[in-house]
Amino acid sequence: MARRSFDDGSSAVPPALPGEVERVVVVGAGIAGLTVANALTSAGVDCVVVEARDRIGGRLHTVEVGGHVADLGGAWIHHPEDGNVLAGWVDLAGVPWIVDPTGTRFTGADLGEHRRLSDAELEHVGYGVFDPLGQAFAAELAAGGRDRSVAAVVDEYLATYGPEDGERERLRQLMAAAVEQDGAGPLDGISARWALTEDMFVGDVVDNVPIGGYRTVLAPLAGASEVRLRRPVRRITQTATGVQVDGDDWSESGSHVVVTVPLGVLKAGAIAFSPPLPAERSEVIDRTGFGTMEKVFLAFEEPFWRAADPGLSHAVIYPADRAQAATWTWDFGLAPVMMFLVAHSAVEAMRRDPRAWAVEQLEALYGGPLPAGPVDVRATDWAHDERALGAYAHVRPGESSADFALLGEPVGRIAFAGEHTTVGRAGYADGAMETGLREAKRLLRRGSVELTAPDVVS
Ligand SMILES: Cc1cc2nc3c(=O)[nH]c(=O)nc-3n(C[C@H](O)[C@H](O)[C@H](O)COP(=O)(O)OP(=O)(O)OC[C@H]3O[C@@H](n4cnc5c(N)ncnc54)[C@H](O)[C@@H]3O)c2cc1C
Repeated sequence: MARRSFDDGSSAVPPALPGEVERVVVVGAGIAGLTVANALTSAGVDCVVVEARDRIGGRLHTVEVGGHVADLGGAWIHHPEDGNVLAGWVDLAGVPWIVDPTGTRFTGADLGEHRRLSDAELEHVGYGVFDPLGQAFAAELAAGGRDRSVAAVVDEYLATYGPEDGERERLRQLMAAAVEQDGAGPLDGISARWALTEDMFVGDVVDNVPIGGYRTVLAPLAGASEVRLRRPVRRITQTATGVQVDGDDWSESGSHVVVTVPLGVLKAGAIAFSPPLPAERSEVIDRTGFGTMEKVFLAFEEPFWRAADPGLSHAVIYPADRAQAATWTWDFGLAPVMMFLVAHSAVEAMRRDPRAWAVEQLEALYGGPLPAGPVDVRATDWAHDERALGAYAHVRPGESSADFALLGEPVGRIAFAGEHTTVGRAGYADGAMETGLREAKRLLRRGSVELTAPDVVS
């Protein structure tokens, strides 16, 4: 066993919950719930995890497509530097990983013009495109400007000093792709203050990828914890002395409960709280954004595109319908699998026929019919997955990222964790893990907690 101390980015002890901590019920076996359970179990506190699905991991879900590893949810460990707790865990657990090898080289194709794009036409590709926009908008806010949607800010920017027509439309599609993918929502439904000045387009983007997929990260995290699968929680009842967590034909009681279900599940009211959550909490749940982002995977016998042009491993593809965001493709070089990231506004078109949709894009990049068809195809549908009902959280125009902190505030003996309960790293797997550490600290009344990893089997 390997053990190490972790905190959530702060050594402060969060305010304690009422009552002695005797037995904790954790609702949800995603990375947030498994982190709480690992820390409590490591500290010798009685704890059980109840999970609705027949597997652990939640929105981190590794499957096989064509016999190769594919992560249907999170795939990257984003920003692994600077004390990222997930990178620390991967290190402790001995999980093999690589730096995303796609680097800065891109190719691109325009489906409207049926052609590959030149390097000059692709020169706007990259997060650097947001720098002037973010700076201008920050200055506008500082001067008393109000928050708007990213769409409003981007359209104003492009109208005043965007490039020529065709290029302008592509630049908008590219910006939509970046914001919609990172925020999981529509361009006109995401706060510009949050997206452009606070969230993802700040700092360099460096990403790691676990070689065997996220399951190699989560299996050791579940470790020695007691996890009960196929236990959808319907009701959480809080009394003066404890909590009761009920499913249809089972029940767990404890001194405290940690709720880690996705915001989409809370919005849908899938869990009844007794007494009901305070009205202010229900309002925050309602107003916080939670939209979609999907993926399509094509698996082939051979990665023929690498020999044709290594740049094809990483591309940006512009749909003919300019209202749709661009698609990004990724090939980590680990398997003959091409991954397509489908932003909010492109999801509907993809859904009609994911295979034909993805093949058309790859053909446009390849410059003609593919030498062989895919041997397997997989498209996600997080939006309709009843245990997620979306991809991850964002801030809507005019709202505040402080709402994420409110969503993480306890209500009596009920604590809350999950990617939607952190201000700094909302939406990210490491952010979700940090919230699990925060709630473990709260329950254990410590400034840091220990996580335990089983011995690495080589
Ligand atoms: C397509 C996609 C791509 C992503 N890419 C990345 C990435 O590359 N890097 C990154 O850092 N993040 C990424 N993310 C985000 C990341 O996956 C999440 O932030 C993280 O997994 C959330 O963890 P969590 O524990 O908060 O929630 P979850 O993983 O959703 O865990 C919550 C658990 O609660 C369970 N549950 C739901 N309802 C009930 C109920 N009634 N009773 C009991 N259990 C219930 C769910 O089944 C689930 O297991 C991506 C997400 C998606 C969807």
